[in-house]
Amino acid sequence: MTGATKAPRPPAQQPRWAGGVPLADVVGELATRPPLVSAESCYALQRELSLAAAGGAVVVQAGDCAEPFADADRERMTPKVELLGAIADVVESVVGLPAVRVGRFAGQYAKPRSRETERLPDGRTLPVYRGDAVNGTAPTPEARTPDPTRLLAAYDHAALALDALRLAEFLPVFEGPAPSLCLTYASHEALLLDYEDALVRDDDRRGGGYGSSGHLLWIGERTRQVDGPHIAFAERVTNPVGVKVGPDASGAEVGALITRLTEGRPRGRLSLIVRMGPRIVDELPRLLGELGDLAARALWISDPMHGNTRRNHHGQKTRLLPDIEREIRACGAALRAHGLPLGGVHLETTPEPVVECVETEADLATRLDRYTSTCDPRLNAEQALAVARVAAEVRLDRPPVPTPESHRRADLP
Ligand SMILES: O=C[C@H](O)[C@H](O)COP(=O)(O)O
Ligand SMILES: C=C(OP(=O)(O)O)C(=O)O
Ligand SMILES: [Mn+2]
Repeated sequence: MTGATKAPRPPAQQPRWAGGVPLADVVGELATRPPLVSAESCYALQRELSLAAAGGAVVVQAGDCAEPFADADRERMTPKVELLGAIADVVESVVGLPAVRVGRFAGQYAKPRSRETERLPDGRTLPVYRGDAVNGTAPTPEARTPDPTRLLAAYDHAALALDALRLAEFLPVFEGPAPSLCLTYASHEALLLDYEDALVRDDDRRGGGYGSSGHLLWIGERTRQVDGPHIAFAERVTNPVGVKVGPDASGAEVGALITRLTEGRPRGRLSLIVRMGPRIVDELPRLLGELGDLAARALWISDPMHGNTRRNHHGQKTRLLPDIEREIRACGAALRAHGLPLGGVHLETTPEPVVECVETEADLATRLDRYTSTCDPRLNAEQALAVARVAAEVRLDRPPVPTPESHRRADLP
């Protein structure tokens, strides 16, 4: 039969919720809650991103892979914001342009995963950890069961984290005039659509609705299907949005994303966050060539983390600093060849003195014992500042320095 309507694609990466309280009750409760961030502050970020898209600022987005609920207090949030600020300061001082400061925090509580289950060393198989908004990290069937009441806890913890930052005056005030550059904004992956949809609120300034769970919301590599509900969500809201772009993204797909997400919107509305790994050398020039002039409608940001994850000899997820640096350089070179600047950098970082990412191939033999991430390996402060310096040099179009050591040494704040 011709003309049959295509069934809408079901959302990818959603938990199989269980537990005593029905999801619908939780969603109903979330719908009554006040917005976590104001439309005005999302608009303030949009203006900063418009400046970045026009070449007048550089985006710095950084924070945990999986943010723990337990971090939602002032004591733990302040060092995260300070590290983001230190990364931004490096970029500003090297590039000579303001940095747009966007944290992966105050809501980065949900994780897409490669597998549904995890096999433990003792042979048991459990549902995989999907972020504190879904289940717990403890290796028990109870903790790993996706519990919809965690969505309410996610809201509460995001509110606490935002409050902690607001008290420290890092974020725009909730109401009032749009502030100028050098404030800090909150971002997370808009993965759990029941949560995100329930928090859409009226945008009185621009009409329509905005996602009130964070200032910038991004769609991940595993959920960015052009005809999928995550992209439909991103299209619907007035916030600035991001979309991750992996090495298999086709020009047709990304072109359709750009058109859908930028039509009638201000410059800087869409950040394409490139995370291609070693294949970037071939695939980003290919993609930009396929996109042609359309590419200039997005802000292009390098995420040198997610295409470069590997396991060390002990099975721990890690990343090598030289791989990360190489990806930023390759990203900058491909963009430059297409007449576009590197618009910013997207990193997984922590102010904690961990070692989760390493310097050399030889380090893959070592078991990492200063490792607290519950998902992906993060850069510690020293590593993050060194990577920021590389991104800044790339933005300035500086050639690689000959001795890697000399640019890995960055002063701590
Ligand atoms: O950012 C997160 C991870 O890259 C993503 O959750 C996939 O991780 P996994 O392959 O361990 O599931
Ligand atoms: C899951 C993530 O990234 P990606 O969607 O690019 O794999 C992430 O940013 O933590
Ligand atoms: Mn991650």
